Amino acid sequence: MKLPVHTEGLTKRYGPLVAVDDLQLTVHPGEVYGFLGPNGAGKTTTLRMLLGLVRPTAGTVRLLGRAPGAGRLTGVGALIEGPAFYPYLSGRDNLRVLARYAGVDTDRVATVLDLVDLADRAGDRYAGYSLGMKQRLGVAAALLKDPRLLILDEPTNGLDPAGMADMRTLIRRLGAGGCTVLVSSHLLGEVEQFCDRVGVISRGRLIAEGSVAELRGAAVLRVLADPLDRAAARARELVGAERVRVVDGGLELSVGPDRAAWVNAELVGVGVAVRELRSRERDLEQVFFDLIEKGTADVA
Ligand SMILES: Nc1ncnc2c1ncn2[C@@H]1O[C@H](COP(=O)(O)OP(=O)(O)OP(=O)(O)O)[C@@H](O)[C@H]1O
Repeated sequence: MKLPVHTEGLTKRYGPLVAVDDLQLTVHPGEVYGFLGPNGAGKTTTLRMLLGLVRPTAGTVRLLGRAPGAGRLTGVGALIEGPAFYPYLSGRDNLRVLARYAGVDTDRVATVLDLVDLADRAGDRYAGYSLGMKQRLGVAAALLKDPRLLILDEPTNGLDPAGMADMRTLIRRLGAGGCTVLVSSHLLGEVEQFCDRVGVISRGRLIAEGSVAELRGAAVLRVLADPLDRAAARARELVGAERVRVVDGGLELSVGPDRAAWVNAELVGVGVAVRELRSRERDLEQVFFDLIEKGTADVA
Protein backbone atom coordinates (compact mmCIF):
# COMPACT_ATOMS: atom_id res chain seq x y z
CA MET A 1 0.00 0.00 0.00
CA LYS A 2 1.27 3.48 -0.85
CA LEU A 3 2.33 5.59 2.11
CA PRO A 4 0.13 8.67 2.51
CA VAL A 5 3.15 10.81 3.41
CA HIS A 6 6.80 9.99 2.99
CA THR A 7 9.68 12.46 2.91
CA GLU A 8 13.40 11.88 2.75
CA GLY A 9 15.99 14.48 3.61
CA LEU A 10 13.41 17.22 3.22
CA THR A 11 15.16 20.57 3.68
CA LYS A 12 14.22 24.22 3.17
CA ARG A 13 16.64 27.08 3.56
CA TYR A 14 15.76 30.75 3.46
CA GLY A 15 19.19 32.36 3.07
CA PRO A 16 21.14 31.40 6.19
CA LEU A 17 18.02 30.17 8.00
CA VAL A 18 17.33 26.44 7.86
CA ALA A 19 13.54 26.33 8.28
CA VAL A 20 13.30 22.54 7.71
CA ASP A 21 16.36 20.40 8.22
CA ASP A 22 16.78 16.92 6.73
CA LEU A 23 13.28 15.78 7.69
CA GLN A 24 12.22 12.14 7.34
CA LEU A 25 8.49 12.02 7.88
CA THR A 26 6.29 8.99 7.36
CA VAL A 27 2.55 8.84 7.93
CA HIS A 28 0.94 5.41 7.66
CA PRO A 29 -2.41 4.63 6.05
CA GLY A 30 -5.38 5.31 8.32
CA GLU A 31 -3.49 6.99 11.11
CA VAL A 32 -4.03 10.42 12.62
CA TYR A 33 -0.57 11.92 12.91
CA GLY A 34 0.11 14.99 15.05
CA PHE A 35 2.89 17.19 13.73
CA LEU A 36 3.95 19.20 16.74
CA GLY A 37 6.31 22.02 17.39
CA PRO A 38 6.51 25.51 18.86
CA ASN A 39 5.89 28.58 16.71
CA GLY A 40 8.53 28.95 14.02
CA ALA A 41 9.64 25.29 14.25
CA GLY A 42 8.98 24.70 10.56
CA LYS A 43 5.57 23.03 10.54
CA THR A 44 3.87 25.25 7.97
CA THR A 45 6.91 25.23 5.71
CA THR A 46 6.92 21.42 5.82
CA LEU A 47 3.21 21.16 5.04
CA ARG A 48 3.57 23.66 2.20
CA MET A 49 6.41 21.60 0.75
CA LEU A 50 4.28 18.47 0.99
CA LEU A 51 1.61 20.16 -1.08
CA GLY A 52 4.04 21.54 -3.64
CA LEU A 53 3.37 25.15 -2.57
CA VAL A 54 7.00 25.71 -1.55
CA ARG A 55 9.93 24.20 -3.42
CA PRO A 56 12.31 22.21 -1.17
CA THR A 57 15.98 23.14 -1.16
CA ALA A 58 16.76 19.42 -0.94
CA GLY A 59 15.05 16.10 -0.37
CA THR A 60 12.00 14.34 -1.71
CA VAL A 61 8.28 14.27 -0.98
CA ARG A 62 5.80 11.53 -1.85
CA LEU A 63 2.10 11.87 -1.11
CA LEU A 64 0.17 8.66 -1.75
CA GLY A 65 3.21 7.53 -3.72
CA ARG A 66 3.39 10.57 -6.00
CA ALA A 67 5.58 13.64 -6.06
CA PRO A 68 3.67 16.92 -5.70
CA GLY A 69 3.65 18.82 -8.93
CA ALA A 70 3.22 15.61 -10.91
CA GLY A 71 -0.30 16.48 -11.96
CA ARG A 72 -3.06 17.34 -9.49
CA LEU A 73 -2.93 16.14 -5.94
CA THR A 74 -5.66 13.56 -6.34
CA GLY A 75 -6.78 12.03 -3.08
CA VAL A 76 -5.35 14.83 -0.94
CA GLY A 77 -7.35 17.54 0.85
CA ALA A 78 -5.74 20.37 2.80
CA LEU A 79 -6.50 23.31 5.03
CA ILE A 80 -3.31 25.32 5.23
CA GLU A 81 -4.20 28.97 5.51
CA GLY A 82 -7.49 30.36 6.72
CA PRO A 83 -9.83 29.36 3.90
CA ALA A 84 -11.13 32.08 1.58
CA PHE A 85 -14.94 32.11 1.45
CA TYR A 86 -17.49 34.64 0.26
CA PRO A 87 -18.76 36.38 3.42
CA TYR A 88 -22.27 37.08 2.11
CA LEU A 89 -22.90 33.60 0.79
CA SER A 90 -24.12 30.83 3.05
CA GLY A 91 -21.82 28.01 4.06
CA ARG A 92 -23.71 25.71 1.72
CA ASP A 93 -23.49 28.08 -1.25
CA ASN A 94 -19.78 28.63 -0.65
CA LEU A 95 -19.25 24.88 -0.82
CA ARG A 96 -21.40 24.62 -3.95
CA VAL A 97 -19.20 27.21 -5.67
CA LEU A 98 -16.09 25.28 -4.69
CA ALA A 99 -17.61 21.94 -5.71
CA ARG A 100 -18.47 23.26 -9.16
CA TYR A 101 -15.00 24.74 -9.52
CA ALA A 102 -13.42 21.42 -8.51
CA GLY A 103 -15.68 19.38 -10.77
CA VAL A 104 -17.29 17.61 -7.82
CA ASP A 105 -20.96 16.62 -7.82
CA THR A 106 -22.84 19.19 -5.69
CA ASP A 107 -24.58 16.29 -3.88
CA ARG A 108 -21.33 15.91 -2.01
CA VAL A 109 -21.92 19.28 -0.32
CA ALA A 110 -24.65 17.89 1.96
CA THR A 111 -22.43 14.95 2.92
CA VAL A 112 -19.48 17.09 3.96
CA LEU A 113 -21.73 19.56 5.81
CA ASP A 114 -23.01 16.60 7.81
CA LEU A 115 -19.50 15.36 8.46
CA VAL A 116 -18.40 18.67 9.97
CA ASP A 117 -21.66 19.10 11.87
CA LEU A 118 -22.74 22.24 10.05
CA ALA A 119 -25.89 20.94 8.38
CA ASP A 120 -28.12 22.95 10.76
CA ARG A 121 -26.34 26.21 10.02
CA ALA A 122 -25.56 25.60 6.35
CA GLY A 123 -28.08 28.21 5.18
CA ASP A 124 -26.59 31.01 7.33
CA ARG A 125 -24.23 33.58 5.91
CA TYR A 126 -20.56 32.75 6.32
CA ALA A 127 -19.92 36.22 7.80
CA GLY A 128 -22.04 35.29 10.81
CA TYR A 129 -20.18 32.07 11.59
CA SER A 130 -18.03 31.71 14.70
CA LEU A 131 -14.33 31.08 14.14
CA GLY A 132 -14.84 27.41 14.97
CA MET A 133 -17.62 27.12 12.37
CA LYS A 134 -15.43 28.87 9.80
CA GLN A 135 -12.66 26.39 10.47
CA ARG A 136 -15.06 23.47 10.17
CA LEU A 137 -16.35 24.84 6.88
CA GLY A 138 -12.70 24.97 5.77
CA VAL A 139 -12.37 21.29 6.64
CA ALA A 140 -15.61 20.60 4.76
CA ALA A 141 -14.11 22.28 1.69
CA ALA A 142 -11.00 20.14 2.02
CA LEU A 143 -13.24 17.04 2.17
CA LEU A 144 -15.20 17.84 -0.99
CA LYS A 145 -13.07 15.60 -3.17
CA ASP A 146 -13.37 12.73 -0.68
CA PRO A 147 -9.62 12.64 0.02
CA ARG A 148 -7.75 9.66 1.41
CA LEU A 149 -5.27 12.05 3.03
CA LEU A 150 -6.22 15.24 4.83
CA ILE A 151 -3.59 17.80 5.83
CA LEU A 152 -4.62 20.40 8.43
CA ASP A 153 -2.36 23.22 9.60
CA GLU A 154 -3.16 24.25 13.18
CA PRO A 155 -6.92 23.80 12.78
CA THR A 156 -7.59 24.66 16.43
CA ASN A 157 -5.54 27.87 16.42
CA GLY A 158 -7.46 30.76 17.92
CA LEU A 159 -10.52 28.66 18.79
CA ASP A 160 -12.22 28.85 22.16
CA PRO A 161 -12.42 25.64 24.25
CA ALA A 162 -15.80 24.67 22.75
CA GLY A 163 -14.50 25.26 19.22
CA MET A 164 -11.41 23.18 20.01
CA ALA A 165 -13.55 20.36 21.36
CA ASP A 166 -15.70 20.37 18.19
CA MET A 167 -12.61 20.26 16.01
CA ARG A 168 -11.16 17.39 18.06
CA THR A 169 -14.41 15.46 17.68
CA LEU A 170 -14.35 16.09 13.94
CA ILE A 171 -10.75 14.92 13.50
CA ARG A 172 -11.44 11.82 15.59
CA ARG A 173 -14.48 11.07 13.45
CA LEU A 174 -12.52 11.47 10.23
CA GLY A 175 -9.79 9.19 11.54
CA ALA A 176 -12.33 6.59 12.57
CA GLY A 177 -13.81 6.81 9.09
CA GLY A 178 -10.54 5.61 7.61
CA CYS A 179 -9.16 8.95 6.40
CA THR A 180 -5.45 9.48 7.04
CA VAL A 181 -4.99 12.82 8.78
CA LEU A 182 -1.83 14.86 9.25
CA VAL A 183 -2.54 17.69 11.66
CA SER A 184 -0.10 20.28 12.97
CA SER A 185 -0.30 21.96 16.35
CA HIS A 186 1.88 23.70 18.90
CA LEU A 187 0.06 22.05 21.80
CA LEU A 188 0.78 18.43 22.64
CA GLY A 189 -2.10 18.35 25.13
CA GLU A 190 -4.41 19.49 22.34
CA VAL A 191 -3.69 16.63 19.93
CA GLU A 192 -3.11 13.80 22.39
CA GLN A 193 -6.78 12.89 22.41
CA PHE A 194 -7.05 12.07 18.75
CA CYS A 195 -3.57 11.25 17.45
CA ASP A 196 -2.31 7.72 16.96
CA ARG A 197 1.22 9.01 16.66
CA VAL A 198 2.97 12.33 17.02
CA GLY A 199 6.21 13.76 15.68
CA VAL A 200 7.85 16.69 17.44
CA ILE A 201 9.73 19.22 15.35
CA SER A 202 12.05 21.86 16.76
CA ARG A 203 14.17 24.21 14.68
CA GLY A 204 13.28 22.29 11.56
CA ARG A 205 14.34 18.89 12.90
CA LEU A 206 12.25 15.94 13.99
CA ILE A 207 13.42 15.43 17.57
CA ALA A 208 10.97 12.78 18.77
CA GLU A 209 8.32 10.50 17.37
CA GLY A 210 5.96 7.92 18.81
CA SER A 211 2.57 7.44 20.42
CA VAL A 212 1.59 9.98 23.05
CA ALA A 213 2.05 7.27 25.70
CA GLU A 214 5.60 6.61 24.46
CA LEU A 215 6.49 10.29 24.49
CA ARG A 216 4.97 10.79 27.90
CA GLY A 217 7.05 7.95 29.25
CA ALA A 218 6.40 5.98 32.39
CA ALA A 219 4.37 7.36 35.26
CA VAL A 220 6.19 8.74 38.27
CA LEU A 221 5.57 8.21 41.95
CA ARG A 222 5.10 11.52 43.75
CA VAL A 223 6.10 11.48 47.43
CA LEU A 224 5.59 14.23 50.01
CA ALA A 225 7.61 13.41 53.11
CA ASP A 226 9.42 14.96 56.10
CA PRO A 227 12.27 15.47 56.42
CA LEU A 228 12.70 15.73 52.67
CA ASP A 229 16.48 15.33 52.59
CA ARG A 230 16.36 12.07 54.55
CA ALA A 231 13.55 10.81 52.32
CA ALA A 232 15.55 11.74 49.20
CA ALA A 233 18.68 9.99 50.48
CA ARG A 234 16.77 6.79 51.30
CA ALA A 235 14.90 6.89 47.99
CA ARG A 236 18.21 7.17 46.11
CA GLU A 237 19.48 4.08 47.95
CA LEU A 238 16.28 2.23 47.16
CA VAL A 239 15.76 2.92 43.47
CA GLY A 240 18.98 4.58 42.28
CA ALA A 241 19.86 8.27 42.23
CA GLU A 242 18.99 8.63 38.53
CA ARG A 243 15.37 7.72 39.30
CA VAL A 244 14.87 10.34 42.00
CA ARG A 245 14.15 14.02 41.44
CA VAL A 246 13.28 16.68 43.98
CA VAL A 247 10.41 18.71 42.49
CA ASP A 248 8.21 21.34 44.14
CA GLY A 249 9.09 20.36 47.69
CA GLY A 250 8.52 16.64 47.10
CA LEU A 251 10.12 13.67 45.42
CA GLU A 252 9.41 12.20 42.02
CA LEU A 253 10.46 8.59 41.68
CA SER A 254 10.59 7.01 38.24
CA VAL A 255 9.07 3.71 39.35
CA GLY A 256 5.77 1.99 38.70
CA PRO A 257 2.73 2.27 41.00
CA ASP A 258 3.31 -1.34 42.14
CA ARG A 259 6.33 -0.12 44.17
CA ALA A 260 4.35 2.44 46.18
CA ALA A 261 3.70 0.31 49.29
CA TRP A 262 7.33 -0.85 49.41
CA VAL A 263 8.69 2.71 49.06
CA ASN A 264 6.31 3.85 51.80
CA ALA A 265 7.40 1.08 54.20
CA GLU A 266 11.10 1.70 53.54
CA LEU A 267 10.79 5.46 54.11
CA VAL A 268 8.80 4.99 57.30
CA GLY A 269 11.45 2.46 58.35
CA VAL A 270 14.12 5.19 58.47
CA GLY A 271 11.92 7.57 60.45
CA VAL A 272 10.50 9.56 57.53
CA ALA A 273 6.89 10.75 57.85
CA VAL A 274 5.14 10.14 54.52
CA ARG A 275 2.32 12.66 54.00
CA GLU A 276 1.32 11.72 50.50
CA LEU A 277 2.26 9.08 47.98
CA ARG A 278 0.62 8.75 44.59
CA SER A 279 1.35 7.67 41.09
CA ARG A 280 0.87 10.30 38.44
CA GLU A 281 1.42 10.71 34.75
CA ARG A 282 3.91 13.27 33.61
CA ASP A 283 2.38 16.56 32.58
CA LEU A 284 2.22 16.58 28.80
CA GLU A 285 3.21 20.18 28.29
CA GLN A 286 6.23 19.55 30.50
CA VAL A 287 7.14 16.52 28.39
CA PHE A 288 6.86 18.65 25.27
CA PHE A 289 8.91 21.44 26.82
CA ASP A 290 11.60 18.98 27.96
CA LEU A 291 11.77 17.44 24.49
CA ILE A 292 12.19 20.81 22.82
CA GLU A 293 14.78 21.93 25.37
CA LYS A 294 16.69 18.71 24.87
CA GLY A 295 16.37 18.87 21.08
CA THR A 296 17.59 22.44 21.08
CA ALA A 297 20.55 21.52 23.26
CA ASP A 298 21.41 18.61 20.95
CA VAL A 299 21.30 20.88 17.92
CA ALA A 300 23.33 23.68 19.51
N1 LIG B 1 9.04 32.86 3.03
C1 LIG B 1 9.89 32.88 4.05
N2 LIG B 1 11.03 33.62 3.99
C2 LIG B 1 11.89 33.63 5.03
N3 LIG B 1 11.75 32.90 6.16
C3 LIG B 1 10.64 32.15 6.28
C4 LIG B 1 9.66 32.10 5.24
N4 LIG B 1 8.68 31.25 5.63
C5 LIG B 1 9.02 30.80 6.86
N5 LIG B 1 10.20 31.35 7.25
C6 LIG B 1 10.90 31.08 8.51
O1 LIG B 1 11.06 29.68 8.63
C7 LIG B 1 10.90 29.27 10.00
C8 LIG B 1 9.81 28.23 10.09
O2 LIG B 1 8.55 28.85 9.83
P1 LIG B 1 7.17 28.05 9.80
O3 LIG B 1 6.10 29.04 9.47
O4 LIG B 1 7.31 26.87 8.94
O5 LIG B 1 7.04 27.59 11.30
P2 LIG B 1 5.79 26.98 12.05
O6 LIG B 1 6.29 25.85 12.84
O7 LIG B 1 4.69 26.74 11.08
O8 LIG B 1 5.39 28.14 13.02
P3 LIG B 1 4.01 28.92 13.18
O9 LIG B 1 3.16 28.03 14.00
O10 LIG B 1 4.43 30.16 13.91
O11 LIG B 1 3.50 29.18 11.80
C9 LIG B 1 10.61 30.54 10.78
O12 LIG B 1 11.81 30.99 11.35
C10 LIG B 1 10.11 31.49 9.73
O13 LIG B 1 10.39 32.83 10.10
